[in-house]
Amino acid sequence: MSTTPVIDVDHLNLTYGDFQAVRDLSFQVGRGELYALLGTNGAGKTSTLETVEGHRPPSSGTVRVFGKDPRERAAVRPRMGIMLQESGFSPDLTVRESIRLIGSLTQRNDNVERLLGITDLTRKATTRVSQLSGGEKRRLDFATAVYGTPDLVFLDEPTTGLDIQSRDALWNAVDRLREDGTTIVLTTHYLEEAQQRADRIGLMHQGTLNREGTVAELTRTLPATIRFGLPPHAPMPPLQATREEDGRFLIETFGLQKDLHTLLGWAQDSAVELAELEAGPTRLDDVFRAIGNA
Ligand SMILES: Nc1ncnc2c1ncn2[C@@H]1O[C@H](COP(=O)(O)OP(=O)(O)OP(=O)(O)O)[C@@H](O)[C@H]1O
Repeated sequence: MSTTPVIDVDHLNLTYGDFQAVRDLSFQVGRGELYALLGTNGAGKTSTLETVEGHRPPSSGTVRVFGKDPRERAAVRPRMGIMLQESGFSPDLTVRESIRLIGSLTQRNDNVERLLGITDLTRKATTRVSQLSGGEKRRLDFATAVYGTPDLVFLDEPTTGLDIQSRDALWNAVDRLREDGTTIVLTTHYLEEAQQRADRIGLMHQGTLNREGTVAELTRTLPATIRFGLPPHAPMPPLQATREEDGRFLIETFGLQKDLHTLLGWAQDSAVELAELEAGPTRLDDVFRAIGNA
């Protein structure tokens, strides 16, 4: 396997007039990875991806895709599929015509009926784009992005507006692409999806990569939580509480299993019933909140 990253962003800076939207950003995405670029609103994700997709020149720094400048369209674009937030379909074309037309521009080969099938648009094949629902348009967007199984696919908020069946179908199709070795770059505000799907996550905030790593690496930086309530006049539990209010306790810990064991053993021995006990590892949401509040 080649060791050249599919995407290599090195000390990228992007400015709009006096405003620096992206500052000194570096990250790499390897072949076959699903990399989620997440961030707070206005963090610079779209600006960064527009540069990686070859639509915007860096103000300084370098961006390489398949080892090339992405503005070399002829070399890079045929290997890429892009699902944008705003689709640019012609409203008068039918679904089938749209896939065929956009597909023909990719210089890749595919079967239009296959794409209609995986996106559950077969019954809408002769419907004009102007008559599609929001979710159906998103699925059409996806069909055109994955036409011909590109080596690299950008999915920008791919599941916004999709019902649960359509979401599952989309992720199944993404899994098939990954089996073929396709590299995926995902942006989404659905953190749960990123947590489930991404091999690695880059968290952007105010133009820089605030944190990067696997979900386990990112969540390891924050404590897990145990929450419970105690009845009036119960003895105090044997753990240091981070917060206690009206008999409700919050314990933050980097040793979840050990502390939970201690707490449950104490409750059993003291015949104390823990009310509404909840214990869980740190979620990506917590990491996200921490960067927003920092
Ligand atoms: N054409 C432009 N001219 C001036 N400022 C811009 C322009 N495009 C984006 N910006 C600013 O650059 C910053 C980064 O914007 P960008 O769209 O890249 O963020 P984002 O991370 O994609 O945000 P969101 O999650 O809200 O979509 C924002 O502060 C935005 O207002």
